[in-house]
Amino acid sequence: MDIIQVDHLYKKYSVKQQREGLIGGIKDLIKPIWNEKEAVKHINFCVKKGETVGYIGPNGSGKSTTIKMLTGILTPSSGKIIVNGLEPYKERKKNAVNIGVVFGQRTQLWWDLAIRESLELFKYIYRVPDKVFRENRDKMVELLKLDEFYSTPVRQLSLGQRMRAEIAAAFLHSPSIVFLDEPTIGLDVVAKEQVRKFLREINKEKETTIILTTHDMDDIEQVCDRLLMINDGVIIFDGKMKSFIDAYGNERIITVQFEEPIANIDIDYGDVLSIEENKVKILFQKEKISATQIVQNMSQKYPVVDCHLEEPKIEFLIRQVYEGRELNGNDKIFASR
Ligand SMILES: Nc1ncnc2c1ncn2[C@@H]1O[C@H](COP(=O)(O)OP(=O)(O)OP(=O)(O)O)[C@@H](O)[C@H]1O
Repeated sequence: MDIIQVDHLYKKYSVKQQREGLIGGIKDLIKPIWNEKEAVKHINFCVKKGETVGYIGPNGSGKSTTIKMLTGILTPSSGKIIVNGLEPYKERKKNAVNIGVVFGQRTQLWWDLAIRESLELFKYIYRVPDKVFRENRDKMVELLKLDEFYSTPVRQLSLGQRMRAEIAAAFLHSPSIVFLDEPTIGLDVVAKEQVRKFLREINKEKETTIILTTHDMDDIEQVCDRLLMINDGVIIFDGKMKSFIDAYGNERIITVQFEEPIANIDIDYGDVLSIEENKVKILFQKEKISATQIVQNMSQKYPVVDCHLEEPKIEFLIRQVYEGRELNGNDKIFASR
């Protein structure tokens, strides 16, 4: 069952042009010039109940705009969204009952209240039945390890503690979908792990649909089964996380270090990613050539002193796709569903 349907979704903003100088400023007041900025350009996708979707893209690509439309904060310029059978921007309050939201940069907790009181208030706002509240609260306290600061006012919490409390608040009313925008930003490794583990567990146990926007690729790799990639307002990849990794599974990166600095190198068996003094980094397909052959080949031209072989990290692969690189003969998974 599709819990989210996005159909030809389009959003443009009107942006006031700023003229230069004092006279320009006065003209802006009297007769402003408006320009249009297309943020999301006719995108389509569906999400099934219980899916964990990583919604990623470079800065300014349209992620937050999409999430704001899905949560009902913004109205699309055209196209349609159905979330849990509702059009979020038309039925914002009803939609809010079914969803949870975490915006990493903003708090939805009350600054002077302890987490205990904030959660009680959420119980009241969302009309969470006593039994459900007790069950959910106890689970959050346990999984997110809230007990050590459960009675502390929010303003006295560290960023990692506050973020765990934000997440507890978002999941408290058993929403069917939770949108998380940069939930691990600024957290240390331990806090990040706690958040990721919690998301995995709650998804498994309650089948909560998770839409996760982040620039941290470890979040995506550890939490999400599906990857939805947007660039310049257009979906450029929609598929299983596994298909994405498999499409690149044959690739390796070798760094070869020479005795002397080299200026340039010409090869036809891979892509030169960088040359830094005496080190060259090459991306190659291991089916076509082995690392040993590359080193042998290079050492015929320049004395080699060291080499290092690695698998490309997902972050690297994603950046390559942003930069317009095609998937290895597997471009069908570029098509949006
Ligand atoms: N309120 C607004 N008025 C005008 N333009 C906007 C507004 N909000 C966003 N934009 C523009 O729309 C485009 C998409 O922005 P959006 O915030 O959706 O990107 P994003 O992918 O979430 O970026 P980031 O990763 O930096 O948060 C950008 O070019 C941005 O400048």
